[in-house]
Amino acid sequence: MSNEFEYDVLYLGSGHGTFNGAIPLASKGFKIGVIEDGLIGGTCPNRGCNAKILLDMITTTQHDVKELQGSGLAGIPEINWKDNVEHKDEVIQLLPEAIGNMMTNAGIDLIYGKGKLVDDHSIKVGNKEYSADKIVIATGAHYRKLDISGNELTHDGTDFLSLKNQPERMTVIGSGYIALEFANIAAASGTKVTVLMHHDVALRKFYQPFVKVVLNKLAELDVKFVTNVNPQSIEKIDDDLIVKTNQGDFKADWVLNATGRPANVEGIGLDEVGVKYNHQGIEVNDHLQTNIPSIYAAGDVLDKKVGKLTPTAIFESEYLTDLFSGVTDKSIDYPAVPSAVFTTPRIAQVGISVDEDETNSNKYTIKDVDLATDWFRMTKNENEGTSKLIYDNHGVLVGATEVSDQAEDSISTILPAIEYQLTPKQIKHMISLFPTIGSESWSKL
Ligand SMILES: Cc1cc2nc3c(=O)[nH]c(=O)nc-3n(C[C@H](O)[C@H](O)[C@H](O)COP(=O)(O)OP(=O)(O)OC[C@H]3O[C@@H](n4cnc5c(N)ncnc54)[C@H](O)[C@@H]3O)c2cc1C
Ligand SMILES: NC(=O)c1ccc[n+]([C@@H]2O[C@H](COP(=O)([O-])OP(=O)(O)OC[C@H]3O[C@@H](n4cnc5c(N)ncnc54)[C@H](O)[C@@H]3O)[C@@H](O)[C@H]2O)c1
Repeated sequence: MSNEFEYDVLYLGSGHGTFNGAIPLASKGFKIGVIEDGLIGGTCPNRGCNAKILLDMITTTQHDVKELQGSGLAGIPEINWKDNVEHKDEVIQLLPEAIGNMMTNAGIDLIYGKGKLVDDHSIKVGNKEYSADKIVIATGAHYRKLDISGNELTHDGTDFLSLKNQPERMTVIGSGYIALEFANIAAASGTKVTVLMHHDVALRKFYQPFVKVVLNKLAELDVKFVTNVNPQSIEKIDDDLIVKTNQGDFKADWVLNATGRPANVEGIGLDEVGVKYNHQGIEVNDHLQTNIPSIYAAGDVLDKKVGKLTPTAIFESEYLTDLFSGVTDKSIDYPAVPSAVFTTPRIAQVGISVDEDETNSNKYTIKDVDLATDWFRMTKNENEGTSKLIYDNHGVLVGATEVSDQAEDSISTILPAIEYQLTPKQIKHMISLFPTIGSESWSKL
């Protein structure tokens, strides 16, 4: 389409922020190049969501079997760490090639190597420069390094997901998504886990009484939580890794640093070309356009208010496809973005939070739902769980949060009611599949 440039659109990075939009754009006849210096598909398939949920599936299956002891099942299966990791590898190792094939079949050129912006329309990879009418930066994020001596003795989430030998004792630094999800997998597998919390709050963005439920369940798996910890250094003495902190020393044979994932803004030529960014990521307008008109950004590398999650990266990538192909010229309009913490039990939430309700108490009404009495959950002996449904003054559902073993599916089911502001009459005018968790969740609205 462009005669002036080699490509219509060049993407830097090949994760969900790229391929979900690049493939349909190429199918429309746009000439696309995708530059990648790691595994095709980026974080989510290879070392994020997909990899994590595979390991988690074994722990949740074991949990379900435990709950059903004496109700038709006898004997608790043991988790074999090595087999679990190998099974995960078998499933996910197919993904880079599969995603790469989807791109090349759509006519996309895959360019392997580390790319760096040269000017408003070009990226250099090795000695070669590629030019494009538009550039999309979708370089994702990386694990934060701790600025303390001995940091090199710690491991990150990617290491955890590929760890072949189960640690006997693991210290986790941080108490966000990755810290708690991985603490859950390790503790369910029999590792003694200590979580060092920076403050006295875990999973800050989630409803704290529900977070307490999760922490208590983790404590039942013998996970120890230590609050207000400042790691000061890490030392190796014989077989012990010792995290020295303001609260004393913590010994383990493996240390997971799960202290966040800053955006990949360094070393990609942003300063040289003058693209604005800050410590949260690349700054864009409501069309995902940077201050340089030909350069856009999508995914985790963005400074954005919505969660840095796979579905938001996909949404942004697909929005850019519509923008570039003239389907829309409107601003990006995010729907309600759900998020879940994949511990046992899960916490999931979407829309207006309970905290927002508490600061605007005359605006919303909260309905508490005790899920322990929900008959469908009794099929799995799930005897704990609560959800909070938040309604506005017109009786329209505007938010929900749930802690339960099936919270992610429950919240997923009710998304349309929130996004499309369904009235109670419209909600009633819906027939769900029965018996399913979806029908149970819908019936509570
Ligand atoms: C352990 C873990 C678990 C997660 N679990 C979930 C979950 O359950 N649900 C969820 O919604 N989200 C989850 N996430 C977040 C999700 O993975 C990300 O939001 C998503 O992958 C972001 O996609 P992206 O395309 O923006 O970035 P990435 O997928 O990170 O892609 C960026 C790509 O750019 C490449 N790159 C970077 N710099 C260059 C360069 N200079 N030249 C060439 N290539 C470059 C990188 O190699 C990478 O492949 C998880 C993340 C992690 C780490
Ligand atoms: N289920 C999911 O959707 C899911 C799962 C994993 C990751 N993710 C994505 O990946 C991102 C990164 O996850 P994460 O768990 O690394 O980040 P996070 O922001 O959720 O948690 C970071 C944790 O590190 C702590 N911390 C920060 N600096 C510290 C320091 N110097 N010392 C000790 N502790 C410190 C914070 O207090 C917090 O508890 C998430 O924000 C999310 O976007 C999503």
